[in-house]
Amino acid sequence: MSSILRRCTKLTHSGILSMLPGSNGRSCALQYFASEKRYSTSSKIKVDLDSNTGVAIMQFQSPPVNSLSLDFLTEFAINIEKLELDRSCRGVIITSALPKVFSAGLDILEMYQKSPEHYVEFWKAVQEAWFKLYGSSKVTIAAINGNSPAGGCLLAMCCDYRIMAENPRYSIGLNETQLGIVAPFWFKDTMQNVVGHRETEKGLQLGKLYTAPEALKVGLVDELVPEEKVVSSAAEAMSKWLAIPDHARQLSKSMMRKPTIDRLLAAREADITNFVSFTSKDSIQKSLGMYMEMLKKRRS
Ligand SMILES: CCCCCCC/C=C/C(=O)SCCNC(=O)CCNC(=O)[C@H](O)C(C)(C)COP(=O)(O)OP(=O)(O)OC[C@H]1O[C@@H](n2cnc3c(N)ncnc32)[C@H](O)[C@@H]1OP(=O)(O)O
Repeated sequence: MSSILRRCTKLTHSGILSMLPGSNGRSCALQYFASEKRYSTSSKIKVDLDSNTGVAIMQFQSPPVNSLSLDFLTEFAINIEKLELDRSCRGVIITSALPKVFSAGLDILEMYQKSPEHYVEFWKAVQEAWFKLYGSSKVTIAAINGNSPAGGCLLAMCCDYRIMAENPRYSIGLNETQLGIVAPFWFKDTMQNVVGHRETEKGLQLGKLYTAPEALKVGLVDELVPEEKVVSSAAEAMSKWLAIPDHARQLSKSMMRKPTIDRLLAAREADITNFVSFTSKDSIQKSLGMYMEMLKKRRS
């Protein structure tokens, strides 16, 4: 991955690979693009795989806030699966192409005033995205360049390593209780595996959105770096992870994560039933409606 850095590239918010000042900028850019393979041309997620380094960069580009809609989650799971099956890919960096937001979490509109059949389909897509990312054998690094509440935090927590922009205005956490809803047990398990029991207990009950410095302090993220360096720092971290032989690292990862994955596998259907009955309650629908209203008011 240091070769990525040597190629003097950086990612800007527009999602365009642009040049850092270098002695030979033009040939530098050409070299980079020569080894890049476009994976996805879809509207919501862009994936580029560098065949020299084996590192894919996945950028969320679904305005206004990269919310995790059914379509987004489906596309996400397909992309992760495709990379999983690609032996030339060893690592994935996940980031956002939008300013100020990594992901706003699950798309609330998918859980609001829809049919039970829709809730089933949506929740299956949420589970599937989690299975694919949490169970990925690749090195996964989240380059968190903006706010990352709830489902956004879940995606970041599924990665092996998290680097966040040091901007104290950005926050991350499982804030579900603030919406009057409850994070399912596997969201909780994922957080617990990252920050431990006590912090998860506090974070979940309070629906706490940790500012970037707070997130670093409790270990919810591993590093804070200046915003413009989030992706290049992720590339640097990736080189360390890729220095370890894949088979040994992959078995270690699987050993750590398998019990958590097995837990949801065993309760998959019950979890869907639970989600549908919970979401369909009038009181929950009311809470979600009020929360959406609050978001709109805050904007105006
Ligand atoms: C019911 C059973 C539940 C079982 C468990 C379910 C587990 C749930 C997990 C979740 O992920 S729930 C979603 C939680 N997400 C949030 O609380 C984030 C809410 N959004 C924000 O805080 C902010 O939008 C932001 C991410 C900090 C970005 O702020 P910014 O000022 O840049 O943008 P806004 O003006 O607030 O938003 C723009 C636009 O987008 C809409 N929107 C924001 N978040 C969502 C969302 N998660 N889903 C759908 N839509 C969202 C927001 O309403 C604005 O819409 P318009 O006003 O432009 O129509």
